[in-house]
Amino acid sequence: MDEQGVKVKNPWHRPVVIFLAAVIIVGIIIMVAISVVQNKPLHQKYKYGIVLDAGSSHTSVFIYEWPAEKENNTGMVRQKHTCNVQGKGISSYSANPQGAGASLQLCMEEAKQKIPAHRHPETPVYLGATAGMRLLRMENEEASDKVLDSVAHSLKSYPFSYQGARIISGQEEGAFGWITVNYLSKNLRKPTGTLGALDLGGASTQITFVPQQNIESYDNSIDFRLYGNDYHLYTHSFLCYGQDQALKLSMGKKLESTLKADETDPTELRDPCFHPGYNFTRTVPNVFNTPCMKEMKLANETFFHVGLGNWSQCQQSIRKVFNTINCPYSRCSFNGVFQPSVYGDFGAFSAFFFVMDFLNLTSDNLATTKQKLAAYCSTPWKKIVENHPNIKEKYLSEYCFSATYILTLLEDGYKFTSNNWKDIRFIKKIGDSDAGWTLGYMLNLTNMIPAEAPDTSLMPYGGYVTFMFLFSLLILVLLLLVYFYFRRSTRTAQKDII
Ligand SMILES: O=P(O)(O)OP(=O)(O)OP(=O)(O)OC[C@H]1O[C@@H](n2cnc3c(O)ncnc32)[C@H](O)[C@@H]1O
Ligand SMILES: [Ca+2]
Repeated sequence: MDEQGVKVKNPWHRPVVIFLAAVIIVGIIIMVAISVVQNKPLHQKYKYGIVLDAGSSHTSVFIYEWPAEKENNTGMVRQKHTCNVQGKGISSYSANPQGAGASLQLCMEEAKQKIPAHRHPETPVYLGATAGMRLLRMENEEASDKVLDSVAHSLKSYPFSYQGARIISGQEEGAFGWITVNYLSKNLRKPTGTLGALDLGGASTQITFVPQQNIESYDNSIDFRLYGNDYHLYTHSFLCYGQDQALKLSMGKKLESTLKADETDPTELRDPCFHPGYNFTRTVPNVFNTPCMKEMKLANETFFHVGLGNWSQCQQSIRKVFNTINCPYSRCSFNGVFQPSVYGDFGAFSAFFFVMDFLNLTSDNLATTKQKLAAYCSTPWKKIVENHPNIKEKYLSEYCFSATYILTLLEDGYKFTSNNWKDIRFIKKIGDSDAGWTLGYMLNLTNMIPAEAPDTSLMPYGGYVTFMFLFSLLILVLLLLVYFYFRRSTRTAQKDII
């Protein structure tokens, strides 16, 4: 047959092949475009921030890190490192302010090591001081200014971007604690409820939550707009009701009542909140060296602090530090402070966690918690020390008092009941990060929580993977189809030739 007479059809010229080829090319372009948008940038760059929590009992340095491109997304900031400053809190340096700044050196040197050097100049560093410094300012403003100057001077000597050292207010402390726990729990962009925050420090305690009732006092109300949602928060900080100050208040009241009963100076303070067999010599000024109480002058400078180990008597004595008589609102917690009914789940951190975790009381109901605590408080001091040789004696001796104080504060003070006791979660960390006010403080000061919801990536990661997989499968099928079609056409053409 004459070859010229046969028209060999080029299969690439068939409309169906052209169509399939076009689909494949468009598909590849879409896949490349999506992976570029989804994975931008390919190399994660991290940014850092440092917050110093200058608490009444001690100072901690927190280093946070977050991917530079995703700083406005909830839950992206995580705690990279913490360092506990040696010694007591900065308010204890009132007689030696230089010591306050010097105390930060080791932890700040550590921060220099932990953060890549090229990021140092852009890394903000903030210091927030809480109740210990609020009390010092009340007692001696000049001394508190000197301590703040000293820590500011010290922080400025590091290569970071110094952003200030100040005493934060109780409202800020409560509100930023709430932001931290809800940011870390990724509650802020979801329609689900939020987590209330309970913080028990050494010198103050905070309660913050979204209430169902109206907030009757202006001072206790805070409004936020975060990621496009409005939050109307109740918050209160009780100065002098952290566990160290509450112990002083309670001992001061007992010394007063012993004095009244005996009409002679007490040489012995019989305390139901300490274990039987506990006997410690204390000085009177050591109890009254706080602006939280009126000073009581006693002829004796020292007294014996003797333990009785009686939980119910201990609770009776602690109730005396809460004034529940006067309430100028429809309802109060204590000391005439307005509080709506507690509502929703709560995260209870700092000393709430340290104490309840040590005593294994984080997951019992209220009745069992009381029973276990009563048994613990009546355990002889000698046995307690034998059982826990590695725990600091100061902490060990005070767990019975502290846990009884926690129960009384939560039940009589904040009005939790046996029904909603299970809504309190005693927590230290959420993920890698500590619960506390510092993260919320930094997020706020760096504007990392926008008022309106930021743009998100094109689709969630799971959706992206599924999409790419199915699309690749489709393209493979189309390629096979083209291949077989091409082969069949060629064979037909060859047969035609033969
Ligand atoms: O918030 P403020 O009131 O300024 O105080 P703070 O920030 O220094 O308070 P913390 O939460 O660090 O600690 C609260 C209390 O818990 C105590 N504490 C810390 N670690 C503890 C542990 O392991 N066991 C028992 N108590 C602990 C500490 O001495 C304080 O009295
Ligand atoms: Ca604190």
